[in-house]
Amino acid sequence: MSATDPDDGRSAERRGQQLRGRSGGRTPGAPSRGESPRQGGTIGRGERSRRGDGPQREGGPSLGTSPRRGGGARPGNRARGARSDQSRGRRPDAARLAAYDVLRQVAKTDAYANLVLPGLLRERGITGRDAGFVTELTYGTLRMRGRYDAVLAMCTKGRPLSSLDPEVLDLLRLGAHQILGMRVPSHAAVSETVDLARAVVGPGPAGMVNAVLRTVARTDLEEWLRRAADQADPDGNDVVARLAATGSHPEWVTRALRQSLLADGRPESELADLVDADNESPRVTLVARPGLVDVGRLAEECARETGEVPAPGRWSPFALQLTGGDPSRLAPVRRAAAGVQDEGSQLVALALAAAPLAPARDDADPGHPHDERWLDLCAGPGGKAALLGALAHQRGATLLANEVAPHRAGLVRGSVSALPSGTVEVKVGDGRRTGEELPGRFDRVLVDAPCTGLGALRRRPEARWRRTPADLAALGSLQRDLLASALQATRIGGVVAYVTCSPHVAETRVVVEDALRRRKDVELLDAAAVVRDVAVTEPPGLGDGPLVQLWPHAHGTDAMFLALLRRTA
Ligand SMILES: C[S@@+](CC[C@H](N)C(=O)[O-])C[C@H]1O[C@@H](n2cnc3c(N)ncnc32)[C@H](O)[C@@H]1O
Repeated sequence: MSATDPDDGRSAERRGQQLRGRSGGRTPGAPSRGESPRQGGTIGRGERSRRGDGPQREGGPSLGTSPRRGGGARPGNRARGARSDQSRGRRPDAARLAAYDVLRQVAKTDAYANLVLPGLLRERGITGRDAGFVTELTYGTLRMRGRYDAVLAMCTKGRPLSSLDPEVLDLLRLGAHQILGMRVPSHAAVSETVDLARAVVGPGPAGMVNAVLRTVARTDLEEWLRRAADQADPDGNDVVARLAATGSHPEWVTRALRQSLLADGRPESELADLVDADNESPRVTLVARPGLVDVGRLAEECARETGEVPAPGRWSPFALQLTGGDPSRLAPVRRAAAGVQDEGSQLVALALAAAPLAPARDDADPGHPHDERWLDLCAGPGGKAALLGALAHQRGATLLANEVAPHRAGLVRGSVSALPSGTVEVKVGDGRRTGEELPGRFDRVLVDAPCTGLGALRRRPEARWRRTPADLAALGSLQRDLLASALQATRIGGVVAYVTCSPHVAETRVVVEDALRRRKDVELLDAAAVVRDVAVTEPPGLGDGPLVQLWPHAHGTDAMFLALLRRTA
């Protein structure tokens, strides 16, 4: 997860409502809390208001394949579509067109929406409430895709969604999110989406979009969710399958999350809350890097910039929670004295810095230990490296920040640029080799391992649909190799923090258990006790340790995992 992820807190998505089982539980379909940046579906300034328009007349081909596949206006070919559209006197809404273009780019190029969207908004001059609307529409549509596909599949007269043109399917999802997930009146949601469809895929498919969305709009969300749950689990005894369908998570992810909750000693009943939390947009959390900017001073800067005083972090003494505004406009963020960083990410870095070491053999006087050397083995883009570097500087330690991808190493350089030179060295290299290159060299080592990111689904709206169980095998061997290398690079008495932003047991406790089985010279420290020590208030439900698993629904953080391993011989 990028520490400067522009996704943070920008969209305000309606909290997903899930069916917990056939007989109910929480009622799905409660009214939106009003987060939609355009409540009531107000049409943005400068756009022709069509709120009074009724839905389009049903027409065009019945659920046939687009006769003009990908026809009409496209990004880079909009003039043609706009011309044909203007001839009818209806132009597609700029905000919806922007959301559609982001969805297509995400689908076609595997791009991340949170990286594509800000540039596109800038390029098209979309700002303010309209930008908020595009953000909500884009992220919400991506996140809730599974739910909307389940609904849409019931509206296509038996035709599988996989047989539709991808452009048409994205249009249907955009329409479904406006109808079921935002406060856009159904008639406006349908007519605006049909206008967009006419411009980007042509009149034939637009007719089909009209017919399907009108069917969606005839039934409320609560009823759709009940039907989706029953479709996923006709016998009514598979709560996970029901939750996956209604809560818009792939089923394998939902099962894995359940397993992770149980492995962490949490009840299965928390699964619905976890799925809900994954469907929320996280608030923007800032870190005031110690020694570089005082947290109170940063709060003043935020208040000056946004007009609102940010809330202090719940767990990290260096955290602030923003209520709005663009963090990149803050002077301390621009000069890298502060950054955007999830509190879970802050906590694990603080825990590594506070973990108890055993004295080093080469300490002539254990009362005056040597200056420590720290290593961040997988540092890009540098959120944790910057916090560790700041702490290292305060303690007379140095940090080697290693990253295999050169461009990500460049991001690390930016993140640590406010630190006095000599504190952090940034290196491009394969962390799997660091152990043999620099054996026994470091006192504290962070392995923030590449992982599936299933603990950060709030931030990457499309991530859940990209990952597959096959990713676990490839990542698992990399994670094992990196942890082995980290242990080799650690001096006797030194500590390794093994961290993932995934709660999947195959990436967390199983990797740690394997390392402990392989090496008899490693002991597990009580990471829960260390986290309690460094946190401002005790995060609830940490359990007896020694492993720590944070959760979005319980702690408001990413689902960050932490194990602390100490070399004994
Ligand atoms: C989870 S991210 C680290 C996030 C970072 N610690 C932060 O807080 O900003 C994992 C990083 O590991 C890097 N990586 C992947 N394979 C690696 C390897 N063999 N050696 C070093 N870094 C690697 C990835 O490029 C990615 O930047």
